[in-house]
Amino acid sequence: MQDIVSKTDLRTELLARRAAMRPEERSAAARPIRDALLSLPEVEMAGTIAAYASIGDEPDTRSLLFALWKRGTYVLLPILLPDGDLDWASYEGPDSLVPGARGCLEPSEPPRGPGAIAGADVVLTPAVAVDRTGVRLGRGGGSYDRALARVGPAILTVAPLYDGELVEALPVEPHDQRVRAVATPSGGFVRLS
Ligand SMILES: Nc1nc2c(c(=O)[nH]1)N(C=O)[C@@H](CNc1ccc(C(=O)N[C@@H](CCC(=O)O)C(=O)O)cc1)CN2
Ligand SMILES: Nc1ncnc2c1ncn2[C@@H]1O[C@H](COP(=O)(O)OP(=O)(O)OP(=O)(O)O)[C@@H](O)[C@H]1O
Repeated sequence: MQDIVSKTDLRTELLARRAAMRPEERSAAARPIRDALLSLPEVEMAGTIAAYASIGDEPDTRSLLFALWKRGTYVLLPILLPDGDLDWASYEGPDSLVPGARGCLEPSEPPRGPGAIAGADVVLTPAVAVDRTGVRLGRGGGSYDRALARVGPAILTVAPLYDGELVEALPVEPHDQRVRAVATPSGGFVRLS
């Protein structure tokens, strides 16, 4: 319970920090994150990438999605299901996104089922923070804990973050699924152990 309480507090604090960033600072983060990811061999070689369309104060992923799509990568995006699990459907360009639950932008293509993430060669996950061992703090719905449990051990899982959101240590619970890397504006791509 101690950990759960402190996760909630941490999430609140980190989201407030994002909200307090200057808009220019937020928008300046998107390009270095995008470029670090686009030049990564795993991303260049990937046939399918599971990603997400950023919302609100999250580091912007829209130009990354567009670049991947233009390059011919098959991009899957999440659809939030009523029980908090994630379904997946293909991204077919910026005009193919529609408003979904909780302020999300979701793909309008036919859903392929929650198991579709297992076919991704690289998975990009939203996160509020990640620690040095890959423990990830998300929105608190457990959606990505469920989704990442379906991803094989050799698959690169990466969370785009702002500087300062790769932290020393986060509280960890048994259901928490780690990510294997992060991408930040100043640090670029950082693989975690
Ligand atoms: N961009 C993005 N897509 C995602 C997630 C995410 O964290 N970010 N999810 C991660 O699991 C899933 C959806 N789950 C979500 C759970 C809560 C909220 C949320 O707290 N929304 C705020 C408003 C959003 C904002 O403007 O910042 C809210 O409802 O108050 C959003 C998505 C799948 N898609
Ligand atoms: N496999 C699962 N099936 C059902 N519920 C789960 C599962 N994994 C985690 N949960 C539930 O999700 C809730 C939120 O967990 P947590 O705070 O770790 O979310 P998070 O990792 O921050 O969020 P997210 O994964 O959506 O980004 C917890 O109450 C947990 O019990």
